[in-house]
Amino acid sequence: MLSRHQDPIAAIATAPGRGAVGIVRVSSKQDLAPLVAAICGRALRPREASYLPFRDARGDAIDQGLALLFPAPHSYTGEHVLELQAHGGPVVLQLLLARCMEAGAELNIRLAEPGEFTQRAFLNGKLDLAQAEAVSDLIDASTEAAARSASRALSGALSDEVGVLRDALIKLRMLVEATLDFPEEEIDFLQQADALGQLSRLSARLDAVLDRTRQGALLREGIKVVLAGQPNVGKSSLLNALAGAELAIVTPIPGTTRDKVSQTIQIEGVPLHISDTAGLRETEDVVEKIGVARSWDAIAEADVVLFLHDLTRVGAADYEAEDAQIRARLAAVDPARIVEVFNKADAAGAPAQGLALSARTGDGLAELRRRLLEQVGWHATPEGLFIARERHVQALKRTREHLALAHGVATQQPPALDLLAEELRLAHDALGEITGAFSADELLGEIFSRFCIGK
Ligand SMILES: Nc1nc2c(c(=O)[nH]1)N(C=O)[C@@H](CNc1ccc(C(=O)N[C@@H](CCC(=O)O)C(=O)O)cc1)CN2
Ligand SMILES: Nc1nc2c(ncn2[C@@H]2O[C@H](COP(=O)(O)OP(=O)(O)OP(=O)(O)O)[C@@H](O)[C@H]2O)c(=O)[nH]1
Ligand SMILES: [Mg+2]
Repeated sequence: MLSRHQDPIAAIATAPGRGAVGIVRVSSKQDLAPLVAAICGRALRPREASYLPFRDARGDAIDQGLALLFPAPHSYTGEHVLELQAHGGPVVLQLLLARCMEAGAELNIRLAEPGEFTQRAFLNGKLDLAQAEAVSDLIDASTEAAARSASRALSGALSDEVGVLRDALIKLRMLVEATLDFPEEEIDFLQQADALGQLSRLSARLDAVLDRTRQGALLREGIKVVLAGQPNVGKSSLLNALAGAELAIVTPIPGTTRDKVSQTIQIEGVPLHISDTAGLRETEDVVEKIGVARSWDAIAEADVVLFLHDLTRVGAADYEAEDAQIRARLAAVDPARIVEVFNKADAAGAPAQGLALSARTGDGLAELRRRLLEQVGWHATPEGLFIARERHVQALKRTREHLALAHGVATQQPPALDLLAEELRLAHDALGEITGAFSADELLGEIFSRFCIGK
């Protein structure tokens, strides 16, 4: 398995299809000079673009392009890297790739797996794991705010924050380990260095990083919002109003929507995955029944459920009875995830409580957007934010749990130093998962396999 990471690899680095320019690249621990000589007909000056024909085995030009050689370790992967920048036709690039494999037959070049160039950069210490993930997040970014914060994470913003925490933790661990080695002085040692104070400050700092990381994860993953409520309350109209497009069919007939209609919009750069669902009611209609069942599935998975009401019918006995039934079933959903919204404010008075709006006129939509962000705890301005993943949030939470346990141990008299040392070690391990200092092989495989080929 390890030896796979020693193989020279090659891939088309640019997106499939036609393009002005396309790049084939090779990364290898072994010298690429013979390969360069065969394809380019001469040696290349390091890190300098040379315009020349790329030749096949018979000496015929496949294309004229720019060749770039990055001798190890000064390359993206930290290995020797050769780039052939050709015209961006799929056939040209396939020919060039095949030519690289052929000319490098001695080296045993193989095709790179998705993410493998970036994985090499990680393995060779060019990027840590959080930065490598940011490469993929940058490529996948769907909003400008997400792209900018991915770029910040790629520059090491998250890694730096984690590094500060790690250094403080190491200092504390050294203190405790030293105390363990000199048991007769134990209490003094910890007290003199204010171990408890250090631990508290570390926890406070961790909480701040955790908060920023949560914001970063929101920016990357977005929020699942489901529009739910009785038929005809205006769910589809609200989806259309939020999306600014006629996506879902709107009619005065209750039971219009059956299939779930989803759309991703953004608010302040945060992606919102909004789903409009079938109106919730008891029905004999076979198709609508399936739609309603799917509505409940969507509700169960949502980060936020917008429970929509029709202000023109609020107070009517039959309408309230239906809402009561829905409410009873929504009791299974965490109340913190439910936002009650009163629609058709243009046609009726304001409700006693809750958020009033009109999908028809757009009144109240700005307030709804604000509430949605507030609901999921978004309070950041995207400036200064770094992109992050749920994986990072979980690792920080585990770090925090071990710090809390350590704090509990440290306040006992006398403190059980070996337990304290162990909790600090576990906290350190959990923190290390973020930058990949302590990451299991499976996790690494999982992370890099989600890249595109050639990255
Ligand atoms: N043509 C091309 N464009 C590209 C890339 C590439 O590989 N090729 N990249 C990648 O996919 C990104 C840039 N990333 C890179 C990162 C490091 C190095 C590099 O040569 N690093 C050396 C030298 C650094 C220096 O001169 O300061 C090093 O780290 O030692 C090159 C590209 C985006 N644009
Ligand atoms: N006056 C007024 N009418 C609205 C408003 N929003 C929706 N309507 C009307 O209410 C009716 C139902 O709207 P829809 O958006 O189809 O309602 P729905 O909740 O998706 O209904 P189902 O798909 O049947 O569950 C339509 O005639 C809309 O024009 C509003 O804000 N004000
Ligand atoms: Mg509808």
